[in-house]
Amino acid sequence: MKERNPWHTPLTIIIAVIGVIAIVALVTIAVLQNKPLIPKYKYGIVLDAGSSHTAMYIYEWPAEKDNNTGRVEQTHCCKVSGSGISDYASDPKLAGESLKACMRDAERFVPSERHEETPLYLGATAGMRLLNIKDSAASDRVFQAVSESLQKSPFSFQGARILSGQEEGAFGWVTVNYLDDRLEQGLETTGALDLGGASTQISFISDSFDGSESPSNYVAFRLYGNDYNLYTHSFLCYGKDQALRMALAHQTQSGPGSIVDPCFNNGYSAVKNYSVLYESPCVSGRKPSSAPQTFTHTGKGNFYECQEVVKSIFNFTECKYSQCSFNGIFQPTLQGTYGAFSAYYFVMKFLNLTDTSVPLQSVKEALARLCATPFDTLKKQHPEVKLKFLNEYCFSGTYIFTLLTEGYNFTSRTFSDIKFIKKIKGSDAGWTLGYMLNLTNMIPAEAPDTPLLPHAGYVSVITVIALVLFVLFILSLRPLWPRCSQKPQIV
Ligand SMILES: Nc1ccn([C@@H]2O[C@H](COP(=O)(O)OP(=O)(O)OP(=O)(O)O)[C@@H](O)[C@H]2O)c(=O)n1
Ligand SMILES: [Ca+2]
Repeated sequence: MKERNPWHTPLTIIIAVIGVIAIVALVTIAVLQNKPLIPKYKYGIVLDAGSSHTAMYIYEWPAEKDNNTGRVEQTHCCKVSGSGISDYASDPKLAGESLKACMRDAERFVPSERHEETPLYLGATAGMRLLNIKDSAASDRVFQAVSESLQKSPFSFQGARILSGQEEGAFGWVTVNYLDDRLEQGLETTGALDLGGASTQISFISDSFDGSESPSNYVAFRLYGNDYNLYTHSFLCYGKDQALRMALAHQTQSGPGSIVDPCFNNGYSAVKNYSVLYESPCVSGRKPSSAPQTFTHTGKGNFYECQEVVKSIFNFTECKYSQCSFNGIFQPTLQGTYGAFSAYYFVMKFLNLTDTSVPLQSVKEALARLCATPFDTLKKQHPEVKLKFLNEYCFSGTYIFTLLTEGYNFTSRTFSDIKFIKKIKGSDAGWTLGYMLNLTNMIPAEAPDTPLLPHAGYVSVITVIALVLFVLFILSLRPLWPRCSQKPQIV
């Protein structure tokens, strides 16, 4: 007689089927309930209206994760053609017009269902600060024109304004440390060095600095539950274009008519206009009274002499604090590593010196070689580089070298703590990301609550518990189990 399987009773089969269905349902619900939703992004747009040009950055982040760090990324960048908005003082409408092509670009990159809710900011830096000093009515007209143009875009325009030097420095620091995931994790932070066309910023945390010695250089943050006492300073006129003006202005003092400039390569020659040179507030008041209309600017290419010219635009002696960088500005002791971006990067990239830990001596030697190269040879060596930039690399390199060493007091030991960078994880280093994170409250003061378990761990635990419950349930039904049929006895 065939032995009957004791499990093949209708009751146990029903229990097993219900149990399996229950487990499948439980796990499915757990997975669906907790799995990250299909990526749906939100967007923010920032226009960086710099002194030399305007750039538009589009940022995106997962819609349901507004409050997490390292989540906002730059998805697109558009360089506005033409010059910075401060150069449109005499025809402000053109400043507004100039932004249109990039705004159309933004309409393509941000999905249309998100247009209306996407915040759009314009922040202007040192070019507009200078225009505001020179002619505040003209600066207002430029803002009026760009605002009218941006209001016509489908995005949620949040206004156009000048950032203070302090904001520019602090937001650059936030950007660098946010992208490096240093803020949420409470890691040691990186300082930020930004060199623009019209101003330059230095921002870092120094344990010796609590703001008391120089409150105007102090910015306090509480981010993800950590307190930061940031030192920051912006030197107006010490961006590389205005620094060049100051160096030229210094050299015209010795006698108008012509300048033989050690900061330009031998063979370089150009006729320049005095009134154009002196139109900036950085040099106004220094124009020689007997100056002719134009002067001839020729190069003689000598790094060491150039350094002397560059030094003349700094005041290294005046200091009413315990220690200063230059021009009587307090600076605490340098500390930690630094990310140097914008023109620092462009110039060091040209010199092939963006690798980490380049000894200061090698930078000096590279500059001495660059400045001593005849201009014709330099052009042949770099046919791909725009003349506008190529002309100035000897000056720019010498300026950067002097600013970092004599200005900020980097030594041959601490110089290797500087990394020359353009991007971090695909997003440009600069103040724009920090500015947007701040205005959208994307960085919380306190650390966000984190789930007890990661998603995969959560699903596994639920599954195991469900299985255990099921087995226990089956065991608890033991009394209902059919008795084992006795082996037929052969009598
Ligand atoms: N490939 C490039 C691009 C730009 N520059 C120069 O780098 C300087 C700084 O550029 P940027 O950081 O874009 O300055 P802005 O933001 O325009 O100026 P600011 O921040 O002072 O307002 C300018 O002199 C620009 O001509 C350069 O040498 N090489
Ligand atoms: Ca800038």
